[in-house]
Amino acid sequence: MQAIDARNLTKSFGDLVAVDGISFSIASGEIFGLLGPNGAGKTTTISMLSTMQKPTSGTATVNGHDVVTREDDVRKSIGIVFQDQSLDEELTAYENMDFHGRLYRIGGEERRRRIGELLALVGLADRKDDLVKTYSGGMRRRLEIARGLLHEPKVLFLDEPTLGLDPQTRNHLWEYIARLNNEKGITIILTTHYMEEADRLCDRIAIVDRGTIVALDTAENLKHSIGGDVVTITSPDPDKIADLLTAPWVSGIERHDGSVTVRLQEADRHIPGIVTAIHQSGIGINSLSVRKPTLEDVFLHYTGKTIRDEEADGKETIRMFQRARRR
Ligand SMILES: Nc1ncnc2c1ncn2[C@@H]1O[C@H](COP(=O)(O)OP(=O)(O)OP(=O)(O)O)[C@@H](O)[C@H]1O
Repeated sequence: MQAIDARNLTKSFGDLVAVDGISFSIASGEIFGLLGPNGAGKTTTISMLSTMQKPTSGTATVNGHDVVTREDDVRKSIGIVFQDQSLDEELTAYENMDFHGRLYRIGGEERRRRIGELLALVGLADRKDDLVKTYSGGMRRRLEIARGLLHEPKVLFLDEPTLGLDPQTRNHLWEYIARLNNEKGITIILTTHYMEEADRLCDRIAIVDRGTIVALDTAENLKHSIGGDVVTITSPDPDKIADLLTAPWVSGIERHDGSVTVRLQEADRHIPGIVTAIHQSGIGINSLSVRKPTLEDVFLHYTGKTIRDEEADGKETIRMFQRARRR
């Protein structure tokens, strides 16, 4: 069964089309990533799927329930961890979980059992009686994920689950997310700016830009789709180099400020010829590197832009500032 099926899902805010007729399906048990820069429409997409916002047009079902006409059924079958933290800092982890369990009317014995199991799953069992205000960022995020699973949802939405966490904590959290997908078979749909996160965690990735899905496949296939190796040449005159490389084995060329990126099959075979041709034309080369394509290259290929991790970190700084002002 499909866990999620979206057809021409669209959301406009006045003149701005935040999500522009996107369609995709997610199979039960998949980890599915929406990867894109700030403002691409990722959060709006999962807000519609999780019934927090109504689509302007189009349809979607989650666990077989329509997100507009069967809102309550959708809500009962999903867990949500959105970007803004919603834990009570003055309560312990256990108390936060317990409060949430009562809201969902989960009976006493069962509630205690689930809380124990989930806190163990996210590695917080031994800190369950500590106040949340003593927790690190990574621990809070793990607690939020555990809380989102308390009512045993089939689908879990994670909006930027590792935003602003340091690389080590991020790695740790990926392990927990992968584990709960493995052990509990939960379908996970997450949004991210982080290429590595999408690459490491997701079975399939939808690359989102300006409200549309520009590419959707496994990380492997996406990288393969742009063809061969990536050769980056930095030079005082990258435009001239790009004009020079017209051979049929060049599958793509992108010009950037100060460099040119060339995609080609079997780079090892062609590089000597490329270097000779550039030298014979009297063009200087500052550096030349060869590597396999990354998701960054895929994104650049489909959108003409780069996503940088700093974008995400910059956003987290703004959020922290906003949170501090609210207190
Ligand atoms: N409630 C709203 N009212 C008006 N515009 C909105 C609203 N919510 C989102 N937008 C706009 O819709 C576009 C998509 O926003 P969205 O938050 O979905 O993007 P995103 O890919 O999740 O980016 P981010 O990671 O920054 O949240 C942006 O231009 C944003 O400013």
